[in-house]
Amino acid sequence: MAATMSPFSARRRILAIAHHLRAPPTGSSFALRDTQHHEQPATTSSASPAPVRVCVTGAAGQIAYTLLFSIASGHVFGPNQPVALQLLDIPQGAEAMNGVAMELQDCALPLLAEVIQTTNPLVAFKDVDYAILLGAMPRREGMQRKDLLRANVGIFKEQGEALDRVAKKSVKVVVVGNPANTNALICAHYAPSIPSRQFTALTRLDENRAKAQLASRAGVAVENVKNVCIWGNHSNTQFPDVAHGYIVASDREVPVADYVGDKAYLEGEFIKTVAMRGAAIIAARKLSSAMSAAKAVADHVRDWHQGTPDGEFVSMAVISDGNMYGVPPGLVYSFPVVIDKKGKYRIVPGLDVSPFARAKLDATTAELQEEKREALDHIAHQVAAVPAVTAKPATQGTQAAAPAQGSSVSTN
Ligand SMILES: NC(=O)C1=CN([C@@H]2O[C@H](COP(=O)(O)OP(=O)(O)OC[C@H]3O[C@@H](n4cnc5c(N)ncnc54)[C@H](O)[C@@H]3O)[C@@H](O)[C@H]2O)C=CC1
Ligand SMILES: O=C([O-])CC(=O)C(=O)O
Repeated sequence: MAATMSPFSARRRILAIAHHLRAPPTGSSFALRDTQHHEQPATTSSASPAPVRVCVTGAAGQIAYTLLFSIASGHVFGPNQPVALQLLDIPQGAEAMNGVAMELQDCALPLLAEVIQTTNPLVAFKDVDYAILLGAMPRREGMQRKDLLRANVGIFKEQGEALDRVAKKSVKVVVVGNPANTNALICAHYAPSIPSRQFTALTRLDENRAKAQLASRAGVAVENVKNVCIWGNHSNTQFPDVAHGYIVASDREVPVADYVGDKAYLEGEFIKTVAMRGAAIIAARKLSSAMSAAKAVADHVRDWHQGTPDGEFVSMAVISDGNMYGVPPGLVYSFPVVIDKKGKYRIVPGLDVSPFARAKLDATTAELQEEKREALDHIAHQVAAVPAVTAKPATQGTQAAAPAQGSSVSTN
């Protein structure tokens, strides 16, 4: 497909080629900072680490619009870590994606080393350290997230296959496109050479919503609400759990239940409000949540990269294999996790599960098992209809042909 380059990006490309920079064989790219070349810009210290390579799919969409700035400005990987962004969208989104890339360039962010934009997953996922999979159809008013399964699951099969072929084997994957847990499971299934524990789904937005509701109810700052977690599916059956949570007040840690002092609220309205918040946003905005979703993705990836604060846990949907909470293996299920400074997570062990919590954990398990069955069944019946990944993987060191200035370039 053809993407029009702006005169500015065309000029950058020509400069890049003049400096013998490596360019991807397909896709449009510009180097904002010459990370491949010996000369360093005046603002760069020679001790600067290599850029972390981050693919964001659905790059022309609403979540990406906020998220990309957050990543490129250092909020996720830290103030000294350069970032190379590899943007993917479908051909219909290519022009808008180009506009987003132009805006990223115009932000003049010192940590943004390079931006590649492409409609080919094999280019987008090449050598990435992180893959943030936003690209999917969002739900509209009146839909459940699982209503998107048939529309979206093929995307995650295709992208799992592409990740398997070209991403680093250490890649960390975050699936956001709904139904996120089951899409992450399918993605992992089709990427057998990458450990399944490296595939996660986003439930941090639900955790952030839960903490914000409690902070508002208790009249405290949101950062003083700790260790509230989400179990299970990113859906109405999720279980926002306060049993292990506490509120920091006057240097004391008070259990959430004691501080709030309203069991009926915590077991009723609170859970319902958090679980239904996505639908409430859609009803009000006529679009699904985007700013808060982007913030949650940034929180998820930051903690996975940099570790969780001592004594605190966060919610991540991860492969359930080997968990100690009676959740069957083979699901992507949200658990409380702690993450060390090297980015290794583990499910928090030894938390009490009350009979009330047990029923909630089991209900959300049943829904995930049903989604898994439906997804695999759908793929089995639709294999012929799902576009296969056929292009050859990008080869390092291959140079793109120099486009004529101001002309169109074939991206793939
Ligand atoms: N897990 C969570 O907490 C949340 C999940 N979501 C989900 O995130 C997804 C994205 O949401 P938005 O950015 O608001 O949607 P959007 O519709 O604004 O953007 C989606 C983008 O993905 C692109 N796209 C579609 N198929 C693609 C493919 N195969 N490869 C690459 N790109 C593709 C579209 O062209 C579009 O640019 C939706 O599925 C939504 O339901 C949204 C909020 C929270
Ligand atoms: O509700 C939706 O469809 C988008 C989403 O996942 C959320 O806001 O939690």
